Amino acid sequence: MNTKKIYLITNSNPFDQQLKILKKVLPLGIEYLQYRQKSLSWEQALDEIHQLSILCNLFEVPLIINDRLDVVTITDCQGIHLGEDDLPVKYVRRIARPNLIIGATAKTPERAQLCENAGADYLGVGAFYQSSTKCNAKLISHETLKQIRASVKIPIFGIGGLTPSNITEDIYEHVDGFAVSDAILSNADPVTVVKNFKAL
Ligand SMILES: Cc1ncc(COP(=O)(O)OP(=O)(O)O)c(N)n1
Ligand SMILES: Cc1ncsc1CCOP(=O)(O)O
Ligand SMILES: [Mg+2]
Repeated sequence: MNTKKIYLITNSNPFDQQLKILKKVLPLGIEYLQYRQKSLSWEQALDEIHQLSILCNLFEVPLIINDRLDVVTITDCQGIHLGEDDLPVKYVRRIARPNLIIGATAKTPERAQLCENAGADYLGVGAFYQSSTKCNAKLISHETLKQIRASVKIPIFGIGGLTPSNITEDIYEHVDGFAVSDAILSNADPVTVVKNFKAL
């Protein structure tokens, strides 16, 4: 039986289009929803987060904000995702409200261990394939994934251009779930895609 989790990440498609999809797929069992938005005004972003938090609360899906601790502090969300260029996990854990979910990007075993020791709840590891959502994402090898898996206990979400048909045995074996944006949010039949991920 497949026990892999699905971590959905918003993209730059029209927000209303994404909302329609989210209403269909969040009830299917999504582990986390991440709001990832690099270019909107504060006003628009806060409005979108407000809409997402209502939906996430309804389906009991934790809402994670990418990058921005300031946004986390003023919105109704459950977590933050921090990359290598973002605030260090150690400091965010120290000042964050209790139980805030903290995720971190790791592309090396050293960084994976550092983040785990600093109190990260999960890791995002990739990219495995070219991604249209993050065009400049650096690819990592299966060997690096194996080393990261061996170096930490916290859950690992594989990321980067993942679809139900390109998950290799190596990826499948070494991750706890799949972090996905385009394959679900840009597909005409997102419900089938989620079901296909779950059927792997
Ligand atoms: C689940 C997950 N994993 C990795 C990332 C990438 O984060 P980061 O390296 O900070 O890059 P940006 O997403 O900020 O461009 C992620 N967002 N989520
Ligand atoms: C945020 C991020 N970091 C590495 S790849 C990526 C984007 C993931 O989206 P997609 O599933 O569309 O490749
Ligand atoms: Mg980031």
